[in-house]
Amino acid sequence: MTADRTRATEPDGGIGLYGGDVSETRQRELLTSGAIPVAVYGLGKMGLPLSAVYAETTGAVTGVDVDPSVVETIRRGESHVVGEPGLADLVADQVDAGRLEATTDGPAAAEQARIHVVIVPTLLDDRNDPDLTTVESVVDDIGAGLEPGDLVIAESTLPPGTCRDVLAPHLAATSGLEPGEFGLAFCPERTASGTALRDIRGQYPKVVGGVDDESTRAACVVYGELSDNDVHPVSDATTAEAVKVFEGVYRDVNIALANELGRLADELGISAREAMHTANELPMCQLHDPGPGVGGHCIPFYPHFLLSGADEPMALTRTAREVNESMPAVVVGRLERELAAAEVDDGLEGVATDLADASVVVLGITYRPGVEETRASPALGVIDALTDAGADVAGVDPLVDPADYGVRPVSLADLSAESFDAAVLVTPHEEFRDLEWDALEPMVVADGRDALGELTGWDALDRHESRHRVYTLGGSSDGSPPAGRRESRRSTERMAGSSADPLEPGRTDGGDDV
Ligand SMILES: NC(=O)C1=CN([C@@H]2O[C@H](COP(=O)(O)OP(=O)(O)OC[C@H]3O[C@@H](n4cnc5c(N)ncnc54)[C@H](O)[C@@H]3O)[C@@H](O)[C@H]2O)C=CC1
Ligand SMILES: CC(=O)N[C@@H]1[C@@H](OP(=O)(O)OP(=O)(O)OC[C@H]2O[C@@H](n3ccc(=O)[nH]c3=O)[C@H](O)[C@@H]2O)O[C@H](C(=O)O)[C@@H](O)[C@@H]1O
Repeated sequence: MTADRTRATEPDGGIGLYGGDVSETRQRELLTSGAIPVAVYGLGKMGLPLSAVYAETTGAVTGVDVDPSVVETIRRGESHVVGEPGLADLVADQVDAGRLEATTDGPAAAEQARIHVVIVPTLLDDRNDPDLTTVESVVDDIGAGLEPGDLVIAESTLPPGTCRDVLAPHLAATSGLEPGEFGLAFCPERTASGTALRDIRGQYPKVVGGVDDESTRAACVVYGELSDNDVHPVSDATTAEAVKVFEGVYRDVNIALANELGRLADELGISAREAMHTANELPMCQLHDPGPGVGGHCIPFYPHFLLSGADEPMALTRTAREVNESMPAVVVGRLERELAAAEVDDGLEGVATDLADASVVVLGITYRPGVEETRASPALGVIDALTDAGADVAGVDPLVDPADYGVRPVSLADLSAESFDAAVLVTPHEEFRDLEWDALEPMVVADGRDALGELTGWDALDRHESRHRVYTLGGSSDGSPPAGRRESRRSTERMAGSSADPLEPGRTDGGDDV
């Protein structure tokens, strides 16, 4: 870190942190006293919490969003982001105190600000190449208002090399400034929906990487005030961009490994989840959780930030993507097999034996419980596979309207009024705890997340003795293999009249799978 460099004067109209001749100590004082206006571009699930913490720290934040309804909501001191503890109150306080305001006018905000923070979506185009048009449009707005000494901070996840090769030239071209007159750093969002304020305030070290050393230093000043955790400067912006993308690729590859091992549960007749959780007792083993797929616009997208441009072969990363993208169809394939077996094995009379004749309800459309985001949600793949198989598909989700995703919406309350042949539990929203499973007509339940036990309080025996035929992808963490109903040890012992202890969680009853 550069030692305190004595800087004699403070230019009028607020200072820029980049370069100049104000001491770092004084820069911190000015930053936290509202003397350095900040603009945050993108007020979504990440941008709104981020702008609120910036406001809490600096007292002078203008949030920019292209969605007028988002801006109007924030101007009222309200939050449009659900499921973020503390966010609604923080937004209300900061807006009420005049420390946070919102606008749709990006160029005007850029004129005023001396720190510009970019947190708009970085998506993929239809060829799975990174789509940076949104980021570039914001950077052009910023460039038009950029002044010498300004600092631009990119928090949107970017393909490595983007700050150096795309954003810096854009900023120079639109501002007329030379490199070295303004700062640009990549400071990735290590933030997950549901814990955004905690994460932004310092759950993890904050990575900072500038296009030059002065950019890195200036960004360290900012995050030294914003975060309670360490600030970790890395060699340059490209290294920081790679840190973020590597984190995401690590997750995607490891989720794919968990899915591949989870699929073995059926033929091995075990709970692969139990085996993986047990393997994770070793510190060097961190197997993830199998599931019906990988959603959100982060983990499924980030591998493509490398795959689309790397000259090096990246077979493992590519294959992992293919494994995860195959999971919705795997779940539907397992459901098809369970339907065929339901009547013979479990006497579930009246249940369709073929998907083409089945009515199926998809539980959970968003990609994660409590998060209003459906991009790349596994539920979309499940819906497609069910529809392609000819099933009549309904959907339940407390945060989004299933009709927007091509399925008939059903409310939780109305579920028991219908008779479904099957249910696929994709995303276990908290609201599903209220689901009265015993009030539903007997059906096949495909539990993609091993969530039924948590949602219902059922143990392995309750689940296997329920009126439904339950299939748990990858088996259950309580040790039950994936499929069907088995003679439970407890019921066998009941018949034998013994009073042996009920099956301890996590141990199988050794019964024969059907
Ligand atoms: N969602 C997550 O868990 C995380 C996301 N990120 C990064 O943050 C980015 C944003 O994520 P979210 O906040 O979840 O996205 P989001 O979709 O919830 O919000 C994006 C916001 O940006 C606004 N927007 C779009 N174009 C704009 C423009 N030209 N100018 C100003 N605002 C514009 C949209 O109206 C929307 O309100 C992601 O693409 C990713 O790169 C990083 C860490 C976590
Ligand atoms: C490295 C990492 O875990 N990054 C986090 C991640 O948040 P995000 O909610 O997008 O991802 P997630 O919670 O891992 O879930 C992604 C998807 O993967 C699924 N999933 C997740 C973990 C697992 O073991 N098995 C599995 O199937 C989830 O159900 C979900 O559909 O991506 C965020 C991001 O980078 O945008 C990041 O800030 C978060 O800290």
